[in-house]
This record gives sequence, structure tokens and C-alpha cells, in this order.
Amino acid sequence: MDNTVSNAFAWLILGILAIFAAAAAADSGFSFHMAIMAAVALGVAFLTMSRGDWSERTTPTVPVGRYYDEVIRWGVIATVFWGVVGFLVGVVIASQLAFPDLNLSEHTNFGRLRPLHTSAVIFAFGGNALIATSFYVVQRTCRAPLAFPALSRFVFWGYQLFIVLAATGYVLGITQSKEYAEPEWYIDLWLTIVWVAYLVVFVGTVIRRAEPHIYVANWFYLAFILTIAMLHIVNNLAVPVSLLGAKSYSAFAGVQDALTQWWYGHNAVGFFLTAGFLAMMYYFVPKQAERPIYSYRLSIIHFWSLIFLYIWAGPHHLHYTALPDWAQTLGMVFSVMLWMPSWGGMINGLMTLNGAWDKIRTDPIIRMMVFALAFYGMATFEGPLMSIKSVNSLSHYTEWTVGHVHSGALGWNGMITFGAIYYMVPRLWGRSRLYSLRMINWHFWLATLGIVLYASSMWVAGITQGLMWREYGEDGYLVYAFAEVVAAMKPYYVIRIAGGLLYLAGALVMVWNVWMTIAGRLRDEAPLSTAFYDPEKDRPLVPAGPRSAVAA
Ligand code: HEM
Ligand code: HEM
Ligand SMILES: [Cu+2]
Repeated sequence: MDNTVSNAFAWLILGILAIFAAAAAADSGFSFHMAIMAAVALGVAFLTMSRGDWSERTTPTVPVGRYYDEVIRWGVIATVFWGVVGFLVGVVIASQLAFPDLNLSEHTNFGRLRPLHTSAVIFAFGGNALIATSFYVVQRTCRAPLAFPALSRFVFWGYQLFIVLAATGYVLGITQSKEYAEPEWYIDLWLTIVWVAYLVVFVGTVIRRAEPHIYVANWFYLAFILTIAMLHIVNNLAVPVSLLGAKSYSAFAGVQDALTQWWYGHNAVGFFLTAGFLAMMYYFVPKQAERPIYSYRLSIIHFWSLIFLYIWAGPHHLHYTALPDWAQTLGMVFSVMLWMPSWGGMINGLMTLNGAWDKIRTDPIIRMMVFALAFYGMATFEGPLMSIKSVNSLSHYTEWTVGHVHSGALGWNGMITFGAIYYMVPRLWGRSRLYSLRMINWHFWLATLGIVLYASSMWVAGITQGLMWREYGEDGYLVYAFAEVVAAMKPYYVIRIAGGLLYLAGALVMVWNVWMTIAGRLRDEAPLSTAFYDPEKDRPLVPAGPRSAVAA
């Protein structure tokens, strides 16, 4: 009881401080954010008093030998929700590029919605997927419940607060103008606190494991959590103009600032969008395929080479800039070397299906995962290619880069996440199977068609753009005015909208399927094909059968 009162009191003080900060703020954006902080702190104070202390209430709900899954269920719902938001904003900004009249107001113009899109898909959709799956995987591979259940709830809700502050900030025009690190100093500080709590929960669980061995997926998750902490803190070192205002200035200037930013940006790809998602791959692909990972030795080699090489490749984002030439060459060389560990990971995932290749035909979840790995392989072949300076002189600043980004993002990050969600949902909610297998098939084809339209239109657009920009006439003048090149992009931008809509439609099918599964419904549907039908048991073959549900 004492604990409850002192906890509530601490939140109350925090809420009152935030009210004062909101009242005395130097700008309206900061004031708005402090008002959100105050509402949240006072809300938590009230909940603590009325429902009892969180730590006391949650700890006993994890009986010995069971896992703490409540926070993971929330995480799965958040992943699906933010996914739809992020894809929708993607479609909106894609439409704004094709039809500039859609830039309706200061708050919703392309410049403000673009970081909203990138943060929603990477940090909200991807981040929630990583937090939820890491908590799921670490418990099961360590055979231990989450070390600090109450803290894990703080991680989840604190992370959602970070997302809301970042997103509303962009719309209000608050940004420190560093790509993928747009939130201002006070939001960065909040994320640092949440992230340290995340590290504590994850490492705490690993330390308390009942399984002597630390499965490779946990190595990848740990590399992701630790490296993101380091990148986030260094890249966001800044001096606020006022402690009661949003604006700050970076601790770095000029080319040092650029290098720090792209050391961050590239490794956000390497550790957030790659290492973390490889951790997912290392757990969910073998589980769904019911096969051990192809080569455990390869997974260790590719882990160490991946993390050693990735960290040096950032300068490939700064080719032909004021960055010293040797640094650009270093970035290029490490990027080309990165091709090998990347494909090591892809091969390890794909070969796990050795002897079970028929599952690509019979199991739509496996098909999604294999597709994800194929796109991972494609993006990590394309990346080293684009980092070669002569290639980059064509591809840089063009839609080719955007095509590269989205074949990785939609194909790899999106598809492996969908696969993991379809795997976890029946198990987390204790259902015998998913609501519908046919709907996964629909999701798969809608998403695939969407990716194909997106990536191919951007490749054609990018190379067209690059070639038009560098086209000189006999007279030594450029053949095309910049505006002519912009106009030439229009058809490709329209095709991209179509691709985005298909991808979004697939995600909406997933929302329905997940929703109905949580509601406990089973769709009465014909088997997808005879290959999906188990004649012995006279029922559809289900990926989440009761047997594996118990095992989970
Ligand atoms: C419906 C699906 C999506 C659509 C229609 C879409 C559309 C767009 C558009 C129009 C841009 C701006 C491009 C430009 O400035 O020229 C963009 C940028 C970006 N999107 Fe998406 N997107 C989608 C899904 C995703 C997903 C799932 C992710 C990540 C997991 C993602 C990550 C990014 C990133 C990182 C950028 C910045 C790219 C760069 O700076 O080169 N997008 N997206
Ligand atoms: C071996 C692996 C990879 C290498 C060497 C690589 C290399 C590159 C290069 C050279 C660029 C263009 C830089 C420029 O001209 O501005 C780039 C951009 C980008 N790549 Fe990759 N890539 C790799 C894998 C991936 C994967 C798997 C993803 C996504 C899941 C990804 C996401 C991105 C993003 C988001 C950008 C755009 C950055 C920006 O905003 O300008 N990359 N990458
Ligand atoms: Cu990079």
C-alpha cells in the first residue's frame, strides 16, 4: 500500500511539473507536448491510486513456469494498428508527389507528413514488432518469464508515448531535421529512458534463463537494443535553446554532423531494420517450418561479420560530398563486403526449409517468410551495388534509392513481420488456429503485387531521372531542365500509388483476420487447395495447430 501511495505521488509531482512547463513554455508546440505529458502523468497517478500499484498487481500474475504475455498481446495490436497508419500516410505522401494540389495545409504538407510516414512505419510498426517479438522469443528460448513484468509495461506504454509525441510534433513543425532522428531533445531523452528500461527487461530475462544456451535470435535482439541505444544517444547530442522550448542545436557541425547523422542513419538500417528483424527470422522461420535452423555455425559467423562490417558503411550515404575521399572509399569497401554476411543470413533462413520446400505451396505463412528472405537478399545485393561510387553517381538523389528502401521495407521488414504476427496471434490468445488461411493468401498476393508495382516503378523512374539529369547536348549544355525531369516522373508516381493501395489493402485483410482470431471466430472456409487439406483428419491443414499451440 505504501508503495502505491508513493508511486502515485511521484506521478502526481511529474504531472504538476509538466503543467508548469506547459504554462511557461517558450513555444506552442512544446506547450502542447507538456500538456500531453501532464495528462499522461496525472492519468497514471489516478490509475495507480484507484487500481493499486502496477508492480504489485502484475508480478503475481506470472505463475512459475508460465510466460508473461500480456504486454506482447498489446504489442501485436499496436504493430497492426501503426502498420495501417504508416501505410496509409505512405499512400497520402505518394499521392502528394503525383498530385501536388493535395498539399492542403501547413500541417499536412509533404514536408511534415513524410517524417510522419517514416517514423510510423519504422519506429511505430517496426519498433512495436521488435519489442513484442523480442519479449515473446526471449521468454521461450530462455524458458523464463520476463524478468520485470511491470517494467515491460512501462516499456510498451512509454514507447507509445514516444510515438505520439514524435508524430504530433512533426505535424506541428517540431523537428531537428535529421532523417529518422527528427524528434527534438526532450522526446529523445524520454526515448532514452524507455530504451534503457527495455535493455534491463531483456538482459534481466536472459540472465534468469533456465536454458544454459543463449539462442542466436537473442544475440541479434541484444545487438539491436544495444547499438540503437548508442546510435540514438550520440546522434542526438544537442544543446536546447531553452529548457522550456522545443528547439535545440546539434553538438556537431558541418561535415562532422553529416557523418554522425549517416553513421546513425545507416546503422538504423543495419541494426533496427536488419539485426532486429533477423532475430525474428531466426526464431519464427524454424518454428513455422518445424525444422531446426540450417546451420548454427553459419548464424554465429554471419552475426559477428554483420555487426562488425555494418558499423563502417555509413559514409556510402555521403559520396561526392565534403566528406574526405578516404572515408567515402572506406564506406564503399565495407558496403561491398557486407554483401557476404547478408547473404549468409538469407541462405541460412532459406535452407532451413531443406526437405520441407513443399511448405511454400501448402503454408501461406511460410510463403510470406520465404518471400521476405528473398527480398532481404535482393535489397542487400542492391545496396552494395549502389554504394559503389560510380553507380551512386547515377542513383543518388533519384527514385532508385526510394525503390531500394521499399524493396527492403515492404518486402523484408513488412513480410517477415506479417509472418511473425500470423504465427503469434493464435498462440497468444489461446486459439486453435487463425480465423482464416485463405485471407493470408489474399494478404500475400495483394502485398506482393503492391511491392512489385512500387519497386519496379521506382527503378524505372530512378534510372530515367538519373540519365536525364546527366544528359548533355552537342552544345555542352544540359538537355533537360529540372522541371522537365520532374514532369517525366508523373506516371511512375501514379503507379506507386496503386502499389501502395494494394499493400495497404493487404494489411487491412490482416487486420480483419487478426481481429476475428482474437474474437475467437474460425472462418468456415473451403481448403485453399487439396494441398491444404489433411484427408486423414478430414480438416484443413492449419499452421497453428493445437499441438504447437501447447508447445508455445
Ligand atoms: C503502403 C506502403 C507505402 C507507401 C505507399 C510508401 C510511400 C513512400 C513515399 C511516397 C515516400 C517518399 C519518397 C520521396 O521522398 O521521394 C516514402 C519514403 C520512405 N518510406 Fe515509405 N511507403 C510505404 C511503406 C513503407 C514501409 C513499410 C516502410 C518501412 C518499414 C517505409 C519506409 C520508408 C522510408 C525509410 C522512406 C524514406 C526513404 C528515403 O529517404 O530514401 N515505407 N515512402
Ligand atoms: C548490404 C546491405 C545494404 C547496403 C550496403 C545498402 C546500401 C545503401 C546505399 C548505397 C544507399 C543509397 C545512399 C544514397 O545514395 O543516398 C542506401 C539507402 C538506403 N537503404 Fe540500403 N543498403 C543495404 C540494405 C538495406 C536494407 C535491407 C534496407 C531496409 C530494410 C535498407 C534501407 C535503406 C534506406 C532506408 C536508405 C535510404 C536512406 C536515405 O534516407 O537516404 N538498406 N542503402
Ligand atoms: Cu546505408
